[in-house]
Amino acid sequence: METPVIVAIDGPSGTGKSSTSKAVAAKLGLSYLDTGAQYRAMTWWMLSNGIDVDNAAEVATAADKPTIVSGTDPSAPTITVDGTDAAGPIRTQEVTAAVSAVSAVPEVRARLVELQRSAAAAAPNGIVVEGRDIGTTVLPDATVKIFLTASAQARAARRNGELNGKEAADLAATQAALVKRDAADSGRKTSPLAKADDAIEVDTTDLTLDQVIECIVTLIEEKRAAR
Ligand SMILES: Nc1ncnc2c1ncn2[C@@H]1O[C@H](COP(=O)(O)OP(=O)(O)O)[C@@H](O)[C@H]1O
Ligand SMILES: Nc1ccn([C@H]2C[C@H](O)[C@@H](COP(=O)(O)OP(=O)(O)O)O2)c(=O)n1
Repeated sequence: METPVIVAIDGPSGTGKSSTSKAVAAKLGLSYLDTGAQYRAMTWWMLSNGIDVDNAAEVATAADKPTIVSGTDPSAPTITVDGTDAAGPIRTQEVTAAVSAVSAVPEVRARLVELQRSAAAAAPNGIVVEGRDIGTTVLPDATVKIFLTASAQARAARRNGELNGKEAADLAATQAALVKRDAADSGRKTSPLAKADDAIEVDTTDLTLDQVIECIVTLIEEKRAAR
């Protein structure tokens, strides 16, 4: 049997990590894990249980309480917290605004990194794992490491495009919020958002989603053929 292929995809918000990772995993018959969804799930639990998310000691003490389970089928990824479907509630503005503070707490990261490594080890054919520190910390021996980038303008426009006119699309405000979260995620002490030395950087600003998918599939196939 072929050795499972482990693909690490990191990068800031709106660079296309989730859409690309899901499509690449589906094309190649691999599992898929959205680690950002796990940090969001932890944050949602903290907010729902009255934890002060700006109090790192309080967050650290609570970090082992919620049971977070991710389903890794790329065509239907799921996330539950204590058995409740959390896919909707983890995407609210409230969670987005609090997630960087919660994910900076080392006890939170230790707990979730353990879940992420178990998911990778359990994937029968291999897995695509997306996040901020997958290539640097979670899976440093990944077969292929990709670091996605895109201009702040392109990323903000993509995020506003998701709102379908439901909320007033203030591009400048969206961009400011993205840049602020990038700075928090890149500036924290414990495994910050960073490109691994051996990651391949792909700037998606002027590429379509299909072009990015094609590029990453080719990179994976080249690595597979070479080993
Ligand atoms: N190369 C691309 N060109 C245009 N839009 C894209 C591209 N990649 C992703 N998108 C869109 O941008 C939005 C954010 O993508 P997503 O995969 O959620 O990014 P991330 O996981 O990095 O935050 C989605 O609406 C997605 O469809
Ligand atoms: N491996 C990871 C993944 C996400 N995080 C944190 C930092 C991010 O701002 C949040 C949310 O991640 P998510 O990928 O859902 O964010 P976006 O889809 O880009 O909005 O989680 C992290 O610290 N480490």
